[in-house]
Amino acid sequence: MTMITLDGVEKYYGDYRALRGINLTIGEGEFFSLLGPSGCGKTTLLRTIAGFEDVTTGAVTIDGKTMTNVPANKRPTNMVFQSYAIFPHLNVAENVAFGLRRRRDLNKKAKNTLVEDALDMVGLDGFGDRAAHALSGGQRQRVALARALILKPKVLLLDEPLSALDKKLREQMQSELRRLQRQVGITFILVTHDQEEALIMSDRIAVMFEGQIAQLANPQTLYRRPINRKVGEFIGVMNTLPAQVKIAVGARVSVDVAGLGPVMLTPDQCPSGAKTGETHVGIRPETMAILFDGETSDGNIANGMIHELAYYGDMTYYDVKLDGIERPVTISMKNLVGRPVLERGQRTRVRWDERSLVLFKE
Ligand SMILES: Nc1ncnc2c1ncn2[C@@H]1O[C@H](COP(=O)(O)OP(=O)(O)OP(=O)(O)O)[C@@H](O)[C@H]1O
Repeated sequence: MTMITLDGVEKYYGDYRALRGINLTIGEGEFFSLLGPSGCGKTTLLRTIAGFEDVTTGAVTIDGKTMTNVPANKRPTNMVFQSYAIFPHLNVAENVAFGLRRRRDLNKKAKNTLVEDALDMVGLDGFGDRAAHALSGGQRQRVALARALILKPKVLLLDEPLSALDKKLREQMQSELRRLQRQVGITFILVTHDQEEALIMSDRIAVMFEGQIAQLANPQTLYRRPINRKVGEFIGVMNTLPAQVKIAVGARVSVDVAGLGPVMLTPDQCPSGAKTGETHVGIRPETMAILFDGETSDGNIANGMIHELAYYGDMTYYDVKLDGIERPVTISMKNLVGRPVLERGQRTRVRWDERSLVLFKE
């Protein structure tokens, strides 16, 4: 079931075209993320769904109803902001009850029950009497969530809700938000510039650049089969190698990859198609491996030299200069028991798998 449709949405601020022909459908109960660098238009897109911005042309439909001329407070959406926007002079329960201020049909007892249920849902049961200013950042964001959810919106809009939290707390809140979304079963739309956060939490992700959606896909497709170099390099670490497409006839795509050699690619490894000529392929750091002393492999092997390394405790990231190419590739290795950490300048063998390559258009 479709919950939201955006049809040819354009947004101008004066002469500046912030949204450029956005077409999009988001399903009922979907956890959907808008991901992109600063200034790409993701907040603007969220605000047009919320009704805080008018679209210049195009249409927004929510739950089957067109939203043209429907003000924000009449839409079946609610928004949680980056800044917690809770009232420091009210206690937790009063803050959450604020979400019910327009519900004149409810008596005090009914409201109290709803507040208790909402606090329970976000893991703050028993916190009702606590002064809001005496809460941690994570707890404040839970209060903001409870206040937004108490109205039972059809869609919850989240504008970088976790970006003010420190790393550990952010990771904890990411899994809690996901759990909460499954529990309430409504559509969540998250704006984030943090690609890892989007991958962890979302059913689908729209990657935006310059007011347009570059790719819309589930996390695995986005990571493994990015549509172009820009998307590939924005999501995680992507090595790009110069390549030459020799043959591109139907499902037969034969490519010569610098530093690796000739490969045959399948159509799903060419998400934007294939034509003969100069181009690039992408390969992720974890799909290659350093072969340590004595290790053998019946797969593909390339030779190279350790150019640089970064030791992370659990992992080591090696920059390896493969013979025949100038730019090093990054290879990530788990620091397993008994496995040495190599040094700069050491010669090494690298195992790689052609199934992990993705062909770019340029
Ligand atoms: N009210 C406004 N008036 C004029 N220009 C605006 C306005 N709001 C946003 N913009 C511009 O529109 C573009 C998109 O802004 P938007 O806030 O949607 O980006 P964003 O992807 O959410 O970025 P960030 O992650 O930094 O919040 C930016 O270039 C911004 O400067």
